[in-house]
Amino acid sequence: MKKFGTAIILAGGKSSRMGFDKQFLKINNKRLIDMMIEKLKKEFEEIIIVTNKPKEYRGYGQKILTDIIKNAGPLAGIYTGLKEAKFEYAFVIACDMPNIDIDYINYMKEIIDKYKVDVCITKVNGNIEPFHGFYSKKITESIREHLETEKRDIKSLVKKLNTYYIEEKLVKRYSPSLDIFKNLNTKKDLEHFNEKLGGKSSC
Ligand SMILES: Nc1nc2c(ncn2[C@@H]2O[C@H](COP(=O)(O)OP(=O)(O)OP(=O)(O)O)[C@@H](O)[C@H]2O)c(=O)[nH]1
Repeated sequence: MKKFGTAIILAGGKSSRMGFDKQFLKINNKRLIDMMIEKLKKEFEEIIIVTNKPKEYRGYGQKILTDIIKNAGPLAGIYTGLKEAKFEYAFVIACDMPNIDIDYINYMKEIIDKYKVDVCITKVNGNIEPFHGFYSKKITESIREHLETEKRDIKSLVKKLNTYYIEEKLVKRYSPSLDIFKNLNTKKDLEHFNEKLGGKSSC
């Protein structure tokens, strides 16, 4: 099957709720981000990691970037990734999301191919899930302008763009418990994740 274009992994956050840098989180002694790369590599032509610790990725075969606009949150990571992406669309995911569902990514990609929108994301309970979505390279400048207005949230940006919102009932066909949007923000999140998988996490 034909591979998708670019996947961007955001790994430049503060991890203040977790208390240690989430991009180095290990599950059963293996870095979660490495497991994500392995999975995404099979499906995407290009993987970009936008990180605040580029030295830690020495020797990686992926494109390793740092934020062009500093201290501006995840949207700035998307900005840098899109700017350097080789392909027209990029799938964006956070470095702390262990449940990647390729079938759902495929479904999103079909929407992109059909409607050629700027952004394709899911709405759950009225809220958007920005770190499991597709973004067009075309919106790079819109992101920069949005960040200049001091507004850094993705929600108000995508409202201004041609955005396709996938409904909750549709994503539930792929991920009934909506696990694909689960990210590990706190030590409690880790505990729950470990209990579920019988795994062991460490930093
Ligand atoms: N490149 C880049 N990624 C970011 C930035 N801020 C957050 N992220 C990433 O965006 C995703 C979601 O971030 P959050 O978990 O909400 O924020 P965080 O700063 O990592 O964690 P908290 O300090 O606990 O809020 C994670 O993958 C982060 O690594 C940033 O300024 N630049």
